Amino acid sequence: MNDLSVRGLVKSHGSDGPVLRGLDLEAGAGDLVAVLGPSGCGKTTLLRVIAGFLRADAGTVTVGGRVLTDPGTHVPPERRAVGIVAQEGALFPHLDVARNVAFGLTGLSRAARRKRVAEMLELVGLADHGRRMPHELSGGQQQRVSLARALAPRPALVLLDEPFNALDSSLRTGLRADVRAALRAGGATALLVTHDQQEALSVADSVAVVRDGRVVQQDDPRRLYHHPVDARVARFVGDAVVLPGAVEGDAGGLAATPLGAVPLPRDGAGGPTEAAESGTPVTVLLRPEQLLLRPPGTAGAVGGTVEDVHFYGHDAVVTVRVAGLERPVEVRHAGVVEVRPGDPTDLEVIGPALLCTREVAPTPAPVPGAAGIAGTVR
Ligand SMILES: Nc1ncnc2c1ncn2[C@@H]1O[C@H](COP(=O)(O)OP(=O)(O)OP(=O)(O)O)[C@@H](O)[C@H]1O
Repeated sequence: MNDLSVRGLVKSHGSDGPVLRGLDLEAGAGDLVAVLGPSGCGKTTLLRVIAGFLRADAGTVTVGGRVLTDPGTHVPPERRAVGIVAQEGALFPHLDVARNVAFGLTGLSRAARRKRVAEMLELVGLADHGRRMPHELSGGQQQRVSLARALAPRPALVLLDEPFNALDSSLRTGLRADVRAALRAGGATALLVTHDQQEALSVADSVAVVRDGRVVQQDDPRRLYHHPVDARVARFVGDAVVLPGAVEGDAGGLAATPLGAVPLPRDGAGGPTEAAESGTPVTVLLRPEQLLLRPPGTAGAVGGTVEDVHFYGHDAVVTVRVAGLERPVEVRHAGVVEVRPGDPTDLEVIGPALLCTREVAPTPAPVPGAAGIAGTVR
């Protein structure tokens, strides 16, 4: 079983402070785990330590129970059984596709090597491209070949470093799904580094959010989106509506907000509020899709005025001004939008708050040039 376990990893570059500061991460055998974090947070450093190109200052890396890195061990990269797919494929330009894929296949007969190359090219949908040279392939095809090359020697672990970065967005979506399918079929455990939250949420079995050299939350995509551990994670993995509120009632299950009473998360992520006295000021976070437009006068909804409508085809974002909120709130509306700027509308909150914190959030500054999204933090 090729499960990956990273424990307490520390790594500095030169005399600067550590980039990785006690990072823990787990990937079950055969899982695809996305490592998500902003630029410069240490994602590539993590991959390079796991691949063995960098020595850790402290911590352990094990794959399938085999120690690759610990205080007394540094298995060299070529003996780690780790496959790598780099940002731009990094194919050998002077070798054709079949030879690129065959590159790491040592110790096999010629016939066995040819068979494995054919299997891998079939797996990535390029069965008849073996004789092409890398420069004769599109960017997406080059990434497929790179994946085939990484999977060919049956690695225990595949590391993918922002492999879709250089591709345009329509190609990325299709390729992501294909890469995920190929990884599943290949059975390897995989780590995918990305700073694209949609990519992480859509392809991974679990997502590890890296901040300040540590994993601050690792969860399956739905749990991460709906139960982030704190407001920064909430905002990093999606849009959030931020509302001022006050705990309502002594049981602490509701917060009074300008959008009405919002049920609060009870435990774990979101923070228990049972101990908070009625009236305690809090900040409540919701996802924009928890707000629904309702006809004026709807029972249980609050009234507002449409400020702007941004149409995106598959949905529209409607900004609504509500009494008691300094800035309009953003509502993501699927289907036909019938309201126009200036129309009265009601708003209803669906489901419990994503998070409730006792910090009173500063009102976010308006983003220059971004029409009408104030009150919502991206
Ligand atoms: N070889 C190096 N020598 C010195 N500093 C380095 C080296 N490699 C990376 N760093 C620094 O370590 C920090 C983390 O870099 P890293 O490339 O791991 O981040 P990242 O999360 O992968 O970023 P990006 O998403 O932009 O690729 C950065 O501040 C970077 O400048």
